[in-house]
Amino acid sequence: MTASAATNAAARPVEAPEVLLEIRNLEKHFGGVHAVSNVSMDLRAGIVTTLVGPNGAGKTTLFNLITGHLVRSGGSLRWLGRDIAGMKPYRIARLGIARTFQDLRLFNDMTVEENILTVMEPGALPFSLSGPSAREKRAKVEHVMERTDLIDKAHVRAIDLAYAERKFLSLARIMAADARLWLLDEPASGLDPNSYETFLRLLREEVAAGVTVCIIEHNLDIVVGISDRIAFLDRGRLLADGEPKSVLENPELTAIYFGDRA
Ligand SMILES: Nc1ncnc2c1ncn2[C@@H]1O[C@H](COP(=O)(O)OP(=O)(O)OP(=O)(O)O)[C@@H](O)[C@H]1O
Repeated sequence: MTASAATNAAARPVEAPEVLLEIRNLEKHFGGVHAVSNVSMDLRAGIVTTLVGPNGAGKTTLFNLITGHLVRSGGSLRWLGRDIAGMKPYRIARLGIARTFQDLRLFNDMTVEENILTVMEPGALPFSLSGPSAREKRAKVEHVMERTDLIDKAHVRAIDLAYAERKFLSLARIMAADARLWLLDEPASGLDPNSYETFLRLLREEVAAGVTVCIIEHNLDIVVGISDRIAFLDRGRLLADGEPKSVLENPELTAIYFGDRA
């Protein structure tokens, strides 16, 4: 590189990553309760955003609006520039937005392998590793089981797994879905330290490979460990959206978080 090219490169402003999901003036009312109130924010490629806020702040409702499990009362949701408000959850999932639930929602009587296959061939019964694309499917299921340390449990039913293994199975399912945006509801809660380290490593590798993540999390130690950015919600309103340090060190927000508001 010439000296002038180097100077030009240094002078060029750093471009913000691409906006995957654009949320504007989003509203959800349940009768008189404004569960989500005039929320506007962007989820950008490769960024880990954590939704933080006290109980009832609207975090789960926001996830449900993004995934189409709830219909908005107002505002807009655009995925890669396309309006997705009002779309059915399965269509939104096919566009590349996948989600885990706090209660995991696994198929308890299916094996690990079968649970992963269900996201790869939605609606197809029985779930099987046969058929024309069998080799590819098998390779992908095995890859995902290896990444989540579940390869030795391939034929174990979900209900017979330990708690941390069930959490990793919910991640394995999201990985197999090839989604670009992962919405994770308390993915690390209840994990022992070793499992937590495995989870963090997996998350960082996936983000480095291009996945974008939005997490609901209550444990502030976990929030600090995983967030690039924090969105702080309270009573449906977005009170802050920025660098973890600036949000977590804001005394007004911490007072709200710890139920100590004036
Ligand atoms: N289906 C519903 N019907 C009526 N009210 C609801 C419904 N879902 C949520 N709410 C209300 O909306 C508000 C936001 O709830 P939400 O579950 O989104 O909060 P949250 O931040 O996820 O809370 P938590 O951290 O306790 O899970 C609360 O007042 C809640 O009672």
